[in-house]
Amino acid sequence: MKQTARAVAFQTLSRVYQDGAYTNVALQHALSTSNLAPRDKGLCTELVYGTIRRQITVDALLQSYVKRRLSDLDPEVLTILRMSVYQLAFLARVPAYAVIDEAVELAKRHVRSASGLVNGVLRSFGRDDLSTDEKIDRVIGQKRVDDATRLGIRYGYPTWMVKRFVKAYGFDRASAILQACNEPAPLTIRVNTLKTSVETMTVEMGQSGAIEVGAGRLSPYALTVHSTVDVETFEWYQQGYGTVQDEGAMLIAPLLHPAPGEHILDMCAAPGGKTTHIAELQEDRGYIDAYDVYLQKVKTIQAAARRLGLQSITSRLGDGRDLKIAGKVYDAILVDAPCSGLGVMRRRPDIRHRRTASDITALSKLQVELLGAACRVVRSGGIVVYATCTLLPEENEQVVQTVLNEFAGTMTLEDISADVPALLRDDIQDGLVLTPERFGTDGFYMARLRKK
Ligand SMILES: C[S@@+](CC[C@H](N)C(=O)[O-])C[C@H]1O[C@@H](n2cnc3c(N)ncnc32)[C@H](O)[C@@H]1O
Repeated sequence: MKQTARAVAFQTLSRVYQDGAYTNVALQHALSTSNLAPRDKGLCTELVYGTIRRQITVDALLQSYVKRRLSDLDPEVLTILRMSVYQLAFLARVPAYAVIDEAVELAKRHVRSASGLVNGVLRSFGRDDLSTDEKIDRVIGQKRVDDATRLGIRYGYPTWMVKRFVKAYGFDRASAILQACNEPAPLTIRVNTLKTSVETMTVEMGQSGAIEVGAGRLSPYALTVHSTVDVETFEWYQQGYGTVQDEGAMLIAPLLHPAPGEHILDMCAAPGGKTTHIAELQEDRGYIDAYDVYLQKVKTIQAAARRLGLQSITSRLGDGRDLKIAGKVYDAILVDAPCSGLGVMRRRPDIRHRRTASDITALSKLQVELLGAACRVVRSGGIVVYATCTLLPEENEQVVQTVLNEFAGTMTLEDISADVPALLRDDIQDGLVLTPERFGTDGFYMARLRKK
């Protein structure tokens, strides 16, 4: 049977909704085993990510065209409807007849008895002349709900999460951040300055014509890729000339001021994005112990170091809270802590459905323990950088404050304004919070502590 982008998207979404698979993993598997043309792979990715990203909005819209509760529908029918309403509502370039015809075909193939329902619902959705915004306004207007729930329905987030963002940033900024988390994320490369330079890479890529790049806005190591390509298939990538990394993440390793000869501990290191950056900044002439608590993940650090040709990284298995490092003295430690990931929802849209409020509490406890352990083992005068890819103060400023209280008189919070581009200085307050609506980066928090 000929594969289509929609059929592969349907299979992928079914794995996510019915088997609990991670969206990015399920999609990567589906695409790599499909025979879709590159253009169709793009459409399939858009359908899967978009449906997951907009699920809360789509469900609210869909419910007004379906008499039964959505949870009472056959799961495969619900998946077909969600995917199709997403396209009708949010993908203006896709013709409605193509969406409806293929949805009916999918229904016939998977739940024959429901093809009439699918056809009827989608046709009434398509016949409704209102714009998507007007439809959303109508649905929201019919519900007696608070402002956070309205915002959640409009942009596709659970109410508890919206409330946390509103509490942290105020309504307008929270709204801007949540909208930005629905935008596609740019592809950026951190250039391996031990092998080449940003300037050389820019010129060479321009000459090759295969890939269009531009300089980054925030990091001197960044190249923004403007073409739709899989950079990992390029020879220069396989030979270690660069690493795919969000530009915001490139600001973290430099906060350690890594210098050749220093002993550095990267406590939560896999897959090694920041470990390898530290090694590059040390010209590969330092001593980096890169730990992770999962063996499989430790291997990803080794693979990254190997590809980039870095010798100074030793990857190790261990729980950062309890490292067997008696006698070791570290000049600097990076705690890039496990977190809720609410700053990377552009790349991992299912995070909004998977995370719960109680995860935040459990994670902040773990983060305090990890940061506390780092403060214990760093040398006097040494640096501890704490970073996350999330945006809630409970996992960021409050973790740092708790640890500063615990180590009162020993650890101090440093001003990092001299370490970040002038553009970002206004975003510093008890550390730097980078939010996606400001400069198009993922969301990050970073702070530097120093031991007296
Ligand atoms: C945010 S990720 C690190 C990303 C990495 N620094 C990079 O830039 O590529 C957090 C990592 O912490 C690891 N981790 C979770 N709990 C840990 C613990 N108790 N000790 C050490 N690592 C832990 C996770 O497996 C995960 O790989």
